[in-house]
Amino acid sequence: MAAYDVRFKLNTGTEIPALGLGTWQSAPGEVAKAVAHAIKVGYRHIDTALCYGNENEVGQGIKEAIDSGVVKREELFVTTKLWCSYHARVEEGLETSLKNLGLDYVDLYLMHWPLAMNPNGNHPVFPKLPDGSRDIIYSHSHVTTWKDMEKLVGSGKAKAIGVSNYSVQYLEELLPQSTIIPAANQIENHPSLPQQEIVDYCNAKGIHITAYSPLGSTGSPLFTAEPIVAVAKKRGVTPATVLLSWHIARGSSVLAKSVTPARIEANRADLIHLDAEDMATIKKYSDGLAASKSFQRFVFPPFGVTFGFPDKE
Ligand SMILES: NC(=O)C1=CN([C@@H]2O[C@H](COP(=O)(O)OP(=O)(O)OC[C@H]3O[C@@H](n4cnc5c(N)ncnc54)[C@H](OP(=O)(O)O)[C@@H]3O)[C@@H](O)[C@H]2O)C=CC1
Ligand SMILES: O=C[C@H](O)[C@@H](O)[C@@H](O)[C@H](O)C(=O)O
Repeated sequence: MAAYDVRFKLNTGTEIPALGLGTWQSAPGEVAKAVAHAIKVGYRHIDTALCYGNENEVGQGIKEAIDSGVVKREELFVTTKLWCSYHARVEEGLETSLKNLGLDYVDLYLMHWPLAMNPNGNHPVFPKLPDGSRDIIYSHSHVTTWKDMEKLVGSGKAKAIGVSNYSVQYLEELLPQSTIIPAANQIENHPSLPQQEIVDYCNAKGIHITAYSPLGSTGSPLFTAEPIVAVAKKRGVTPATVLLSWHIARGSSVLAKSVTPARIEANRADLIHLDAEDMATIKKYSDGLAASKSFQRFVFPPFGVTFGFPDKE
């Protein structure tokens, strides 16, 4: 099977396509085109979030692809996320996203970060206190939010629910109190931040891992890491291909953001099956970073909370 055709089974029984199109920071005027193009060239998995402010355009791209006959809705896997200022009004969060997207349901609805922000603050998405810090409601537990998310599943409007940015510590708080085990945990993941402890924990619990910022996010800084370049040379592919293919070899799905048609195409078409030797080369690199405590985390918003991430303790 071609690497771009790989799918992974979720604990709901549904399959998630290994490669998804990321849309964070995809600019207005660009993202609808990127989504439509991605679907046209074979992507079946699209990732967005309420806080990206682009669900509307993502929905337009999906509609364009469906209207042109390229794909049927049921062939797509669409993920969106509950934003922090909606933790105390989960159903409203989902309804808002569905309306923005122009969809009747999403395939996966994730709690974006395990932290509630003030729904009545000075901004609907990024409320802040007078001192400039984020307006967080510490008394609202992520477990309460999850219990409200569990209620969504029966509605059919979220086919599966999951979490994002969860550490082992937070999952250990959540799982004993859950009725539904999260279908997925979407986390930052790449050879410079392998998060092996959370990947192993989720694998053991039947929670699928989806990797975000696989290229190191904006400007793709991971392309120059020497072992990635070495594997790329050996396999005759680009560093981007190695970084994306690494997740598929680990059993994780991976989100690659691009608004550039040629990159959208290559990120899918060039995917390969990395072999044991390739994986060992990359593991050696990750192990070296672990030993020198020099993991690189590119996405760490200023919540003022470590989320139990070992590299931030
Ligand atoms: N749950 C969460 O908290 C988070 C979720 N995410 C999700 O994961 C997705 C991916 O992560 P993201 O942080 O966006 O970053 P990525 O690691 O996907 O990197 C995106 C950057 O790489 C560039 N790029 C893409 N493909 C190539 C290529 N083949 N060659 C050279 N450059 C390339 C893009 O440029 P260009 O677009 O100009 O082509 C963009 O600058 C997000 O878009 C979002 O959907 C991301 C962060 C946090
Ligand atoms: O999904 C991507 C990221 O998590 C992003 O949503 C956050 O970093 C957000 O911009 C924030 O500032 O909290």
